Amino acid sequence: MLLAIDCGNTNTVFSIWDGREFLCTLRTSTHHSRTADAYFTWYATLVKHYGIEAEITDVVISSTVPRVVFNLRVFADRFFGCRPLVVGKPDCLLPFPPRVDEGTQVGPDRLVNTAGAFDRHGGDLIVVDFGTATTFDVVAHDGAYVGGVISPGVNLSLEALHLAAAALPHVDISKPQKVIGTNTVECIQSGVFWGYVGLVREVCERIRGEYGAPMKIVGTGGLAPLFQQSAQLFDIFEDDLTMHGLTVIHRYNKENGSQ
Ligand SMILES: Nc1ncnc2c1ncn2[C@@H]1O[C@H](COP(=O)(O)OP(=O)(O)OP(=O)(O)O)[C@@H](O)[C@H]1O
Ligand SMILES: CC(C)(CO)[C@@H](O)C(=O)NCCC(=O)O
Ligand SMILES: [K+]
Repeated sequence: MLLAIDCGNTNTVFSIWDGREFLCTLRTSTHHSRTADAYFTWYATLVKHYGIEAEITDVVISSTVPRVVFNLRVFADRFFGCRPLVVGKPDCLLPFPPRVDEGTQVGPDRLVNTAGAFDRHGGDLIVVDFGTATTFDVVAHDGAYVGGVISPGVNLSLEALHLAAAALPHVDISKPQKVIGTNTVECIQSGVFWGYVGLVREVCERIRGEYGAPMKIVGTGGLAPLFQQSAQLFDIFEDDLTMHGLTVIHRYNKENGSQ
């Protein structure tokens, strides 16, 4: 079985793929100081709790934080006796290499989202991922990542207001009932919620204009449902796009000889 690991700047997610479905999804915060033994203690406890019997034979990793990869490699080697496939490393083949400026390192999560979205929906897509950053990935007709947009994430914007302005509290995102807030919390929620609705609409409209062919918008990430239920920003919503993309890239490498 395959253990797929998606390491973002905020959270790290492990999912076990049995070839047909994900058996479980485990989430922890991302810390480069977490050791291989600490990962295993956490992982083994949860797998036991859910009653899952999984013989892990393969590990695939996407990490936007380079420093955590070392301990995850040790984890894979020590506990599953395998050498993980790490997206973005030269020995990890991609179904469609990105077409970007020379020397540009595309975030592995964006390459993985591209592969997952193309596998499910074909090309000519905008993938919007609401993570630490809100990213827009343009997936060309042939499935290649050909560029995109990076904006500060929703929670990052809320946190930035709190950190920079003495009188502004930390606020959790939610859909405000109205636009004109009558207290500080409502004012912040309105600014960030409706601001992001506008940001996503404007960016997608401009990408479509520049791209010059019809495109579908795929939304993913923890906050995508909140925006989708109240603003219909996407044509398609996917709750496991990054995990699916990891299985696609893993399968591609198995079939094409790198693993
Ligand atoms: N209604 C909500 N309000 C606040 N946070 C939410 C809500 N729904 C989901 N979340 C948060 O979304 C996060 C999951 O998002 P996701 O995994 O896409 O990105 P992330 O983990 O924040 O970022 P990254 O992948 O860059 O580390 C979780 O931390 C979860 O707490
Ligand atoms: C933009 C983030 C932080 C989103 O997770 C990640 O994809 C990343 O670190 N990217 C590197 C730069 C790029 O993708 O162009
Ligand atoms: K993510």
